[in-house]
Amino acid sequence: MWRRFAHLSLSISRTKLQSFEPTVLKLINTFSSDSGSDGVASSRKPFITFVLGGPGSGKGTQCERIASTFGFAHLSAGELLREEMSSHSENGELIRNVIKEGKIVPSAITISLIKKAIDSATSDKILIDGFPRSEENRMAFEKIIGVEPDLVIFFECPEEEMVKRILGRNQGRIDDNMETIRKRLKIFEDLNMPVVEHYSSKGKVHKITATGTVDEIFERVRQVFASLRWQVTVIIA
Ligand SMILES: Nc1ncnc2c1ncn2[C@@H]1O[C@H](COP(=O)(O)OP(=O)(O)OP(=O)(O)O)[C@@H](O)[C@H]1O
Ligand SMILES: O=c1ccn([C@@H]2O[C@H](COP(=O)(O)O)[C@@H](O)[C@H]2O)c(=O)[nH]1
Ligand SMILES: [Mg+2]
Repeated sequence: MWRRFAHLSLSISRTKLQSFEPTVLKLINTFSSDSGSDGVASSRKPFITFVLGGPGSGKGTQCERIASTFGFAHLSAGELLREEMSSHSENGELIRNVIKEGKIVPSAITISLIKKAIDSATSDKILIDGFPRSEENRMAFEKIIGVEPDLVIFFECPEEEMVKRILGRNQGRIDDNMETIRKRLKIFEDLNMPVVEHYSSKGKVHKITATGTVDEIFERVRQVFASLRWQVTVIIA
């Protein structure tokens, strides 16, 4: 599918391209620059979306809806780390301590788990939920994986709502307690937000108001992804 898309996107005139919205233009450029000399994409290149937001803002909940509606593979960095922690691997104890403290696991560990998950994903459309958590994470990802995200979704939610949701989650997470939540909120402001600001300055961020019901929020999210899909369909036709 990606090969065909790249080929057809190149056959569209510049004048027509200018009528597409900026995100779609970036999507087209992403695939165009991945083309071989015959204008056909030479390798598999996933469409990567980073899903960011504070703790409890609803990233995981909305990612499940995006994945089932739009055929994305959902990779939660936190979930990959929790699995690694439970597998009693050599990094298990380190990960447990970092999560308990609400801090950030070293980039090399998280990126290696994300890379494995991307390589074994069954879709070329990937949602990376809850990563990068810092500018250092972001730069390490871009260097090691060699790509930037095509799209960034940022869930904006008031602190009191995030706290209420986490305390009501009841999934036995070692970081779902008031002491760790306070630390996670501070890390979010100090280290996660600069990543959102970085990608905002590059025009990649879609900010979603993350209050209201799950359905109401998904309707806002759906519009972002539906507009991408609609444009792609037009290009292929
Ligand atoms: N719109 C909503 N209204 C009320 N509760 C919600 C809403 N969205 C999600 N929740 C609930 O809030 C809790 C946190 O949601 P979720 O796990 O999706 O957040 P998250 O951003 O992935 O959090 P974390 O960063 O801690 O992993 C869950 O129990 C979820 O069911
Ligand atoms: O890229 C990441 C993602 C997560 N962590 C650590 O895990 C917890 C929980 O993550 P959730 O996304 O909220 O499930 C987070 O507070 C960090 O301690 C990480 O280090 N790096
Ligand atoms: Mg989550």
